[in-house]
Amino acid sequence: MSTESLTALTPAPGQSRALRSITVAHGGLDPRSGLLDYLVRNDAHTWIRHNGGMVGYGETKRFTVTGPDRFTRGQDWWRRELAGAHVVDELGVPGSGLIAFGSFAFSKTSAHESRLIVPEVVVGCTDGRGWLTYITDDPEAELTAEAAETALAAYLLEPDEQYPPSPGDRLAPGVLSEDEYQAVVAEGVRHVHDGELSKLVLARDVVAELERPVSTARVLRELAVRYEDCWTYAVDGLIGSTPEMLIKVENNTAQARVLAGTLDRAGAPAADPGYAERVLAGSEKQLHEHQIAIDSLTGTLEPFTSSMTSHSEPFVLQLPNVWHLASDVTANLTPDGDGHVPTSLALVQALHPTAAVCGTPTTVAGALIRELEHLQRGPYAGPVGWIDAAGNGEWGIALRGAVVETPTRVRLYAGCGIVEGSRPEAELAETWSKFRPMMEALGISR
Ligand SMILES: C=C(O[C@@H]1C=C(C(=O)O)C=C[C@H]1O)C(=O)O
Repeated sequence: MSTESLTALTPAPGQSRALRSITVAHGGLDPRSGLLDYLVRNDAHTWIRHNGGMVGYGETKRFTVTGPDRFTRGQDWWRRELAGAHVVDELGVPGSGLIAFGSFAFSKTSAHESRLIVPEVVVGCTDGRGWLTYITDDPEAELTAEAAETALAAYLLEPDEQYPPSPGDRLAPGVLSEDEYQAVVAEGVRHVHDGELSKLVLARDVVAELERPVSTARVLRELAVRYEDCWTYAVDGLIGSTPEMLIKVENNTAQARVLAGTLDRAGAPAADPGYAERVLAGSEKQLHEHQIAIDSLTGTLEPFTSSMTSHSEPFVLQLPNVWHLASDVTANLTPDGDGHVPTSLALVQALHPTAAVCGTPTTVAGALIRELEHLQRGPYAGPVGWIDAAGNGEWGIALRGAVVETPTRVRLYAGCGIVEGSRPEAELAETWSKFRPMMEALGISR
């Protein structure tokens, strides 16, 4: 079974030159460090989990878009690019062949440009096996293993200097002060209490001001090593390590990891192994918040599926900074009359924004976020990931991350689900626990 035919459209008149690619096996990946050795350039596109995934260099093509139909238009562009493409793929694994890395704005009203970027070179690692893709739109370029290795070598020969944190690096307040954020949360709680909605996610930002240019590659390595159960991402200055999988499509299967319910590990009693289980899984408030998130995801995914499984009870996901209540959902996608299942981007279009990052009902929560938050979320809490020519892909939710605004200014984002009974000071503290992965990777403290 294949994903929805992405090659059904013919190239638009006047369209730029056709994409051509070759994917070959690539030796030399250290089994212990995997792709981490390839994080040497600050502009690398990155998708890493458990040392596997992909690191992309350079840019062969780019598509940018804003507005409510940004996912559909992104997918249409990708379809057109694939229409005239010539692909040699010896691997045939998800992510090999032609691929675009992407990052999408959280909001349909955002001026921030969503983007799909086709890199020139991708080093991949799937189940411990290394591979290499070279993508060009040069009609004359040779599609050989040597050409791919030469293109890769050119990037690796120019690594960026990586600086350790400087003593003068500091964390400055973002758009809202801590007091203002707590006032906003209190306002959100009032709206929930009044019955307008059952859950609202409110976020805030802080700004890392650095003495020397941010060493993105070093930061990503730190994140990938410490947060190996998370998906460490970098697309065009959006960096982070997310624990939440919006949707992953592999052939006819879709998977998601839904989180809601958070407990800070800092200050947790060391000699109490049942603490997280008791506080999170034993809390009506946390279970309620989690159930809202699960219902929203499964309800939206259902029309695309023939069957769906998830555990009846959430599990406690332990990360270095926090514990979360988590649920994994696996679904079999229903093929259309032609035997094609929806692409990963088609499912993103249906699923985003989930209750985990927006609220319930979505439209009420979205309007309140715009009214109360005072923050331009940009790509924060939007989908980040990749799509291949078959429509397979992984789209995480861009959480626990930051935007590199200038070489020395990095904006960090974190938010919390507000429900009836949420306390502003507890939510403020929770944002600090969610900033911690990026703060530690940057080597910056409060
Ligand atoms: C909004 C964020 O996280 C989300 C909110 C959570 C919560 O409120 O418990 C937990 C995980 C995420 O779904 C964030 O990290 O910025």
